[in-house]
Amino acid sequence: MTKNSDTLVIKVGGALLQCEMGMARLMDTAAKMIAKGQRIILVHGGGCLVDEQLTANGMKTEKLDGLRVTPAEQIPVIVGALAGTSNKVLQAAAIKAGVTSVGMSLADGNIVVAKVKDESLGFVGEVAPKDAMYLEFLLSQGWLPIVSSIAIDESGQQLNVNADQAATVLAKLVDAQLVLLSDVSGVLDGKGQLIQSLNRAQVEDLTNKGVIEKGMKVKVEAALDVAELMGQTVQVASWRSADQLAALSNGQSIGTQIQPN
Ligand SMILES: Nc1ncnc2c1ncn2[C@@H]1O[C@H](COP(=O)(O)OP(=O)(O)O)[C@@H](O)[C@H]1O
Ligand SMILES: CC(=O)N[C@@H](CCC(=O)OP(=O)(O)O)C(=O)O
Repeated sequence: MTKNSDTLVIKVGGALLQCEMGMARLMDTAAKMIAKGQRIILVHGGGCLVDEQLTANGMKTEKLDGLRVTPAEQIPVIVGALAGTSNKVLQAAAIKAGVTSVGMSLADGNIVVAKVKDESLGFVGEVAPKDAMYLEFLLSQGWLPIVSSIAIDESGQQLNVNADQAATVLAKLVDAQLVLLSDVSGVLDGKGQLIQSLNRAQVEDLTNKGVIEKGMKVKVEAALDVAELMGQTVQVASWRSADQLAALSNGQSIGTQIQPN
């Protein structure tokens, strides 16, 4: 069941930011959809850029179950890479495609409430929907909000949020359809073949077998959370294929369908 919503949250993984052609295609697709009246929120990661910047600053990268352990001294580098460089690289691609965008983070306009997720991960954030007014305003103007996954908690602490989880929260906030675009065609089976459709029981089986792991495990769990809570299919697909982006703009299902049951 694909949700018949006039709002679409598209999340793109960080590898897109290193592919000019991919960004240009995505923004052209977004421009066409917005011209037809589709409201779009773009949420982005930037994990590979963070890795590069940490290395350049002589810092180590450590991940636990797909989430980056975020010690205090890494926060300025991570915030700079995600809310700074990644966000502006995407805005530049939007402007080039003639799309009016607003570059922002989870800390803007009271959209979410944030807290530390788990002390053992350091300054990793967990967010929940708060107030949709700011995003609704941007969407009502026909603008494209481009949102990085940096949040700030009530004590003023900057937090690093996984971008798939950020996207799920914004989809819940504005009651939107959710599409998670990565550098793979969808969820792949043990032989590297695309899986058309998955529900929770199938995901658990593949996770236990080690077929779904790391970033994909976080992504699929985030997708299941929205699918089950909102009773809608969430798509996990690729930004690499122009076909998929064209299908997306025609409202077709692409990649792997994560099912509510
Ligand atoms: N079963 C699977 N199918 C596809 N990708 C998988 C699978 N298990 C693990 N992965 C890994 O997950 C990655 C996608 O997650 P992630 O790196 O977090 O992407 P993004 O940055 O696009 O959010 C793939 O590039 C792949 O290396
Ligand atoms: C807590 C956590 O893991 N944060 C992520 C945020 C960026 C992200 O999610 O980027 P991708 O979508 O490109 O993977 C990180 O630091 O890499």
